Amino acid sequence: MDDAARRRVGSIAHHVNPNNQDLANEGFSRSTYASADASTVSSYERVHGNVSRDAVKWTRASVRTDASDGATIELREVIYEKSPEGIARVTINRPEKRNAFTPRTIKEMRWCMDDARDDGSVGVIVLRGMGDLAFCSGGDQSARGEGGYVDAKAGGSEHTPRLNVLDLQMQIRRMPKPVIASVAGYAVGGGHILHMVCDLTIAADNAVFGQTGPKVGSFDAGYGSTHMARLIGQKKAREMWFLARFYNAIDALKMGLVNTVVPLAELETETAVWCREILRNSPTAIRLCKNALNAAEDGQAGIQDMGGSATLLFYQSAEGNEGRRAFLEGRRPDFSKFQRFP
Ligand SMILES: CC(C)(COP(=O)(O)OP(=O)(O)OC[C@H]1O[C@@H](n2cnc3c(N)ncnc32)[C@H](O)[C@@H]1OP(=O)(O)O)[C@@H](O)C(=O)NCCC(=O)NCCSC(=O)CCC(=O)c1ccccc1C(=O)O
Repeated sequence: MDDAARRRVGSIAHHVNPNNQDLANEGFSRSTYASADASTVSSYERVHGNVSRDAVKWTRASVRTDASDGATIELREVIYEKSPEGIARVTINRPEKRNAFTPRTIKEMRWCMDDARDDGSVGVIVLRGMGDLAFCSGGDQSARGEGGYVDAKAGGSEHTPRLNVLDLQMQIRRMPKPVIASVAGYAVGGGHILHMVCDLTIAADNAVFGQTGPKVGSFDAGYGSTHMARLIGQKKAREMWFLARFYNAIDALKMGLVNTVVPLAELETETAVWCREILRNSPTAIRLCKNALNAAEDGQAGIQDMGGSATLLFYQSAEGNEGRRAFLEGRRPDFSKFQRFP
């Protein structure tokens, strides 16, 4: 492809980054909408291409308690933001600890995720770490007591050792909207698992991935092992856990751990572009696809989640509402006008 053609494709196929020859040479550039012949523009490109690369307009968001006073909860270890275009962003804000999480961090992330789930204006959620050095370095080892993670600063139940990150994993997994991990620097230990349970991972070229558990006396025998094996295969998953090595971004891309790799300076923009593309698409189609992809791994729990989405759709149908109205009107429902599918 000559330079002119590369520029043409680059304007539409934004995953091609001509500035990063290393990535291009690896053959991992993506050209989502590009025609095979760069000189022609398909109708698909014309209609769906040209996604804005403008900076996202973020506003700090707050989370409220369920209590009737609706008081705002103080976020100490997480930053929560929203954009008018429908993106919510959760940032682990402990850069001095390479964004290691405490029980409090996880609690705050869960509050934000809950809010993002319930906010109908939010269509996609970004998870990231503050700064360029780390997405997340897993559980804060200084908050790990003899029996598990505790929050020494808090009282009451916070003294009970726990692994509440498992609840966050499930929350991301069952989130009816896509969650994108935007990874700069280290995504290791429990931080590596967090990016794996996200639906998509966009990695900066300085990203480093790995499981450290076997070196610090920890492991995740749940999604951290089984979902990993689905992503990268049994042999590689065993390698990651048994040897506890670190892998760079290109290795991670080759392994299928991440969706794309971009220069660090492009990470925020590229993440915004992926969000915008998702936001253009049918939220129901995306939700059901996520349900189905999860259900294939999650057994009955996955079917339960997908079943919930199906029921929600059914509630919006005339047939579903005939049942509701008939009950409220004290009459026998008349389902005769609804087609019986063959
Ligand atoms: C991430 C490093 C490789 C970065 O190295 P480097 O850039 O050289 O920085 P450092 O100087 O090491 O770190 C700077 C500063 O941060 C502190 N720090 C870093 N990570 C942690 C951490 N995880 N806990 C506490 N503190 C941390 C570090 O001490 C420095 O502090 P100073 O005061 O400035 O000295 C490197 O930092 C590193 O290897 N970090 C540790 C990675 C790790 O082992 N993480 C824990 C893995 S186990 C885990 O995450 C438990 C949870 C879990 O895995 C799990 C278990 C069961 C079910 C589910 C899960 C789950 O999903 O999480």
